[in-house]
Amino acid sequence: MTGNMHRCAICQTNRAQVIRPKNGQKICKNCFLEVFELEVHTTIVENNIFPNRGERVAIGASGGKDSTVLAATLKALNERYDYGVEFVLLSIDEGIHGYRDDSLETVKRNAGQYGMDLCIVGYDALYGWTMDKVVEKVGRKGNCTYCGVFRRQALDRGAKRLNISHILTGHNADDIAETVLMNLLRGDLPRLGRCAEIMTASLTSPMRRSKPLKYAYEKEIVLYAHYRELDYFSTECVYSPEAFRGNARSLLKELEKIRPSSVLDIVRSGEQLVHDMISPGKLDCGGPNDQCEEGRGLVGSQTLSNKSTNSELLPGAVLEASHEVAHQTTDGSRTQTIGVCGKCGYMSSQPTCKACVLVDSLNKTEPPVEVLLSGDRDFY
Ligand SMILES: Nc1ncnc2c1ncn2[C@@H]1O[C@H](COP(=O)(O)OP(=O)(O)OP(=O)(O)O)[C@@H](O)[C@H]1O
Repeated sequence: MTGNMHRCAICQTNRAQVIRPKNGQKICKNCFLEVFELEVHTTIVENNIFPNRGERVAIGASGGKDSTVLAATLKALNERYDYGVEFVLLSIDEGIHGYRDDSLETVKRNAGQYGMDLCIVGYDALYGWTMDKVVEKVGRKGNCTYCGVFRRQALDRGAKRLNISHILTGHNADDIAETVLMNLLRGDLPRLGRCAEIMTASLTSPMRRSKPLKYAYEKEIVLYAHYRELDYFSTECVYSPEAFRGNARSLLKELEKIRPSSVLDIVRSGEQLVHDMISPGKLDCGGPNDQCEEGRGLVGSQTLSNKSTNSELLPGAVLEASHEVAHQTTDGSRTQTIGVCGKCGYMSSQPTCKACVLVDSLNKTEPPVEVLLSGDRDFY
């Protein structure tokens, strides 16, 4: 052991306290905090996340570690580098007793701590259903799909109410690597493409969505929150997470143990795969209910094929409605038309939006039937 073995690799002065998973660098607490923030700033600048000064931008705030670190970091960076934007916390109350009600209390405190306005939008008011009631009705299997579809639209609607067209979420490198793996394992390249993107736009949503923590390791986010003594809520959702995501997560954790850089390597692989795939006609969107509009924002014109990759317990109407989206063109490819949902009036590529189809099924007395649909909570 040499004399400076435990010195910080950056300042060469303080004792090293942190080993960075991305490169094995040993650094001190102060340098860690500095470099963590600087890397988020670099992500923001390189991807031009805030192109318009004076804009109001929503932070999807769940009270959890990721979105709390996102809000804290953005507040610091906005002051330090003068992005000239105003952040508003936007929280969705899914109506999960013993989980979201408690985490919303944290978000309320965060609003005061960061001097940001807070808007809370509830599933109950929007859809007439809380997740507690949904789970009572459909059980635990597939409930994440309802929650994902509802949350995505709820965030859009909340932002619209605030006259905001850009939503930031706290998805981190582990979340994205997990999703890349999951989509890779189920052969879903269009979703793989979308999940690896830092910014997405969609034909069925007027919102831009960005993930400024895309390159931040979950471990470092937790450490940042700890060192900064951030006030966040750390309980997992009381309803079981998607089983397949759990498998992808375990696989990622195993890989990370062997090679800590795996997390970012997988994120980069996802990006590279998409980059290589992007040429007109090359990226085939999945079939029934593929959230293809997300992909279209990515690659412009795409074709729709009818393959589907994931099975969830959902109403048949979802499947039927999705078929109406695609119109055959002369070259055999399919195109999408965008209108508004006949029920709620929100933008939709189908006569009835996914959220309304799900609400309709919940309001009916018969239980949902099994159909093919890729249930995803990834894209809110
Ligand atoms: N109820 C909610 N209200 C507002 N935004 C949300 C909500 N749930 C999730 N999000 C947004 O989506 C991101 C990813 O959510 P996910 O469910 O994967 O939670 P997570 O990885 O535990 O993040 P967090 O630690 O912020 O809860 C969050 O960081 C947040 O920006």
